[in-house]
Formats: sequence, structure tokens, C-alpha cells
Amino acid sequence: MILELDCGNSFIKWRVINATEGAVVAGGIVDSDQALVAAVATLPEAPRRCRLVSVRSEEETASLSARLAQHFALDVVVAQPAREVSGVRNGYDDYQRLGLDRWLAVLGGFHLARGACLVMDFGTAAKADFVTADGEHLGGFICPGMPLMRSQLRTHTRRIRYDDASAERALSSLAPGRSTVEAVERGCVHMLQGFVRSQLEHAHGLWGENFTVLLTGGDALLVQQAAPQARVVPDLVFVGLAMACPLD
Ligand SMILES: Nc1ncnc2c1ncn2[C@@H]1O[C@H](COP(=O)(O)OP(=O)(O)OP(=O)(O)O)[C@@H](O)[C@H]1O
Ligand SMILES: CC(C)(CO)[C@@H](O)C(=O)NCCC(=O)O
Ligand SMILES: [K+]
Repeated sequence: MILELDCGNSFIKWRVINATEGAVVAGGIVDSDQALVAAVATLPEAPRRCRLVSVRSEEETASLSARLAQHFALDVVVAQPAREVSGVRNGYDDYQRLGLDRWLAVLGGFHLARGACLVMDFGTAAKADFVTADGEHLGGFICPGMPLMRSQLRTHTRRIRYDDASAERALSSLAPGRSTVEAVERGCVHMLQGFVRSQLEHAHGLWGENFTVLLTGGDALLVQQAAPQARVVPDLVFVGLAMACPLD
């Protein structure tokens, strides 16, 4: 059994795969290192190895690795920046500065698309990355995702206040809002969908019709209607993680 972790800015996505077939046997989302340890401790069979990607600080990542090694005697492999992996060339001027979650989504995206692709990830931040048919990463864009947009509005205004349950209900439609919660939640979704459409336009300009669109991240489904041709791949970062950190 292999434990795989995607340590984002807000959540840790985890899953356990069978070392031989790669079948997913367990998984979840947690909001702290402790919650992760608790979740892994309840598994019927302890994983032997672990690979992870983190966009957190070196210290936070090292402390999580140490905790896992201590509790479960796991060998932890941490994804590292690279200039090139599996025929994909990192497009940043300084390849070490490209967020590793983006890099792995790019690797996974190119592997699945087998050609030019636009990879978009909707988490705490929203990201778009472009890869040509011959594996050249052209770079990409970063902007606030749904959680950051809504919290900026809530934090910097006096009269925008609502709870999570009403936020969820507000997203049953994208019509003009008739309450604060609807106006804000739907407004932010329109921002993200506008982002998606402009990335699609950019990709059309580069490649005409010859490209694949991949969507991932916790909020991918909120933008799906803006990219009806897109393939939604919730575990895209894990696809890239296996490529960047092969175990034996
Ligand atoms: N089961 C879930 N648990 C937590 N968040 C979820 C879940 N399903 C959807 N979401 C949404 O996903 C978003 C977080 O996405 P994700 O987990 O991809 O972010 P992250 O990895 O922390 O951020 P980033 O990738 O930008 O570092 C939140 O807006 C949240 O509402
Ligand atoms: C943009 C985020 C925060 C998204 O998780 C992450 O990919 C990151 O920390 N990137 C480093 C900056 C960059 O990619 O240019
Ligand atoms: K992420």
C-alpha cells in the first residue's frame, strides 16, 4: 500500500493505492496534519510507503514527513522541482519557482492528453497552465480561487455576512442574485467562469481546435459549464505525483 498526499494551501487530499495495480483503496480530505494521522491510523492495513507533494513551507512539509515517519514508520518521498519529467519541460525562467501542484497537474495533463493541453486547477487559488504538443510548458496564470474571493469580500466589507449552508444553496443557479449570499457566491462563480473562457480563447489562439482541456481541484465542477469540452480529472495532481515520484 502506498499513501499519496497532495498538501494544498487549505486542505490535504490523501489516498491509499494498492502498490501492484494502483487501485485506490481509501482516501479523503483533511484540514490538518493531526486529522491526517488520525485518518491513516484507522486504515485496516498500514501503508508502507508514502509520496507527497506540498505547496507549504519547507518546515511544514518536513514536519509532516517526520510525523508520518514517526507514527507509521513510513518511507516518505517528497516531490521536487525539475526542469524536465516524462517529456515535459518546465516553462518558468526559474523552474524551482513553479508551484509543485501546478507542475504535477501539468505532467498528469500532458500524459492524459498526449498532446497540447490547457490544465486548470480550482482550489484556494485558480491556476491555468499551457503545454504544447511537444511537451513545452509555456507558463500559466494564477488568480484567487473561490475560497479567497469570498473571504476577501467577507473580510473587507461590513455587510457581507452569511453562513456556509446558505452559500451552498445559493449556487443552485447562476441567475442575478436576489440576496447578498446569492449575489456574492454567484458573482464569484461568474469571475471563475470568465477566467476559464479567457484561457480557452488563449488556447484557441495558440492551437485552433487541437488541444485538450483538463479541469481539477475542489471547485472544478463550478466552472465546468464554461468549458463543456473539458475532461474533469479530480486526481490529476496524483497522476503527476506518480510520474514525478516513481516508487521502485
Ligand atoms: N470534500 C471537500 N472538502 C473540502 N473542500 C471541498 C470539498 N469539495 C469541494 N471543495 C471545495 O474545494 C475548494 C478547495 O479546493 P482544493 O482542495 O483543491 O484546494 P487546495 O488544494 O487547498 O488549494 P490549492 O490547490 O489552491 O493549494 C474549496 O473551495 C472547497 O469549497
Ligand atoms: C499558486 C499556488 C499557491 C497554488 O496552490 C502554488 O502553486 C504556489 O505556491 N506556487 C508558487 C508560485 C508559482 O507557481 O509561480
Ligand atoms: K492543490
